[in-house]
Amino acid sequence: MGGVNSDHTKPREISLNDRSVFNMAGSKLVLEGRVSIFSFLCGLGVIIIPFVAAAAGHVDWIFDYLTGVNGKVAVILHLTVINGFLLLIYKGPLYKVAVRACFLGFTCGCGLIISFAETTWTHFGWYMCSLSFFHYSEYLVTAIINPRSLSLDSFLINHSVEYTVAAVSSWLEFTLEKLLLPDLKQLPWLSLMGMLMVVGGEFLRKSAMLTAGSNFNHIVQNEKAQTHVLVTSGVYSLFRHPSYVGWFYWSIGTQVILCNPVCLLGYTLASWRFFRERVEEEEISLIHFFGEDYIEYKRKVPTGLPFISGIRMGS
Ligand SMILES: C[S@@+](CC[C@H](N)C(=O)[O-])C[C@H]1O[C@@H](n2cnc3c(N)ncnc32)[C@H](O)[C@@H]1O
Repeated sequence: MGGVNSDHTKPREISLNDRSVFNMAGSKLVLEGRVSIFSFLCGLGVIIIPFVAAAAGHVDWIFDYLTGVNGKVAVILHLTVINGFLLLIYKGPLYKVAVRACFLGFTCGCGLIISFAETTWTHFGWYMCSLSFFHYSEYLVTAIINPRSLSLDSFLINHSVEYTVAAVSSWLEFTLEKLLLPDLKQLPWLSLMGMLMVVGGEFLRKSAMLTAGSNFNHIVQNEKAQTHVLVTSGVYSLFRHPSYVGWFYWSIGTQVILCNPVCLLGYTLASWRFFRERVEEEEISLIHFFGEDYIEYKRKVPTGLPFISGIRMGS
């Protein structure tokens, strides 16, 4: 579900001059982007543990290693050592980027291990991979398309209380129903459908970000930057708000994966309401920025969100 980051007035943690040193002619990924990739991979490295255990002859099926005590200790040790290492090589703001990216990589790695283990938590493993990949890739793609707007908020991890409440509610619902109604959590065809929604939603959102480039900003802009141009090509020729369409189906898909009926309904209603308001708010600015060009675009192209038509002209 979406949310608005409102702390873009915070002091910048790394100056634009620092960034330009590493991003000359815009040809290179900014330093924070590169640090995030390295740290994400360090966290993801947790998937090596079961292979090492198997090579040492400790388990029959490698991914079952983590269900035992030794496996859990090895995973905690991995996280501790990697974090100590990142703390040694990165200081201040860069460490803040590194520790977040590492945690997301670690969650993704644990999700992969759970997905392949012989356990009834398989679909929760899929969910962990989907969630961590989404948040990490938001940061990485922002670093690529619009490094000037890059900040710790670009991970979108804690952008609103509602978002955190929604995430925790879905974990609680999954656990509770798994205990009380275990059969409800074993519907592979439904979880597979959810996974398809997540992959499709993620693909659409990232396609939109890459198409819009520096015109895309996690914070809805109220003042037009000189370089801001109206984007109407690629996925923007299909939908006026492709990144919101992607995020909408992605968030619903996460609850379909988990077979969470209550959160599925809650997420659908809350996301729909959120995007309806967000689209209207954004279109007021877009009409202000681009005038007749946007009105014409609005006439031809739908929002892409079900039963949301955007700002009404004359209202
Ligand atoms: C989070 S992005 C979302 C973009 C779009 N609503 C979508 O779903 O793909 C918000 C920023 O994108 C800008 N924006 C939205 N649609 C745009 C378009 N067609 N061309 C250029 N900028 C756009 C808005 O001005 C806003 O600052």
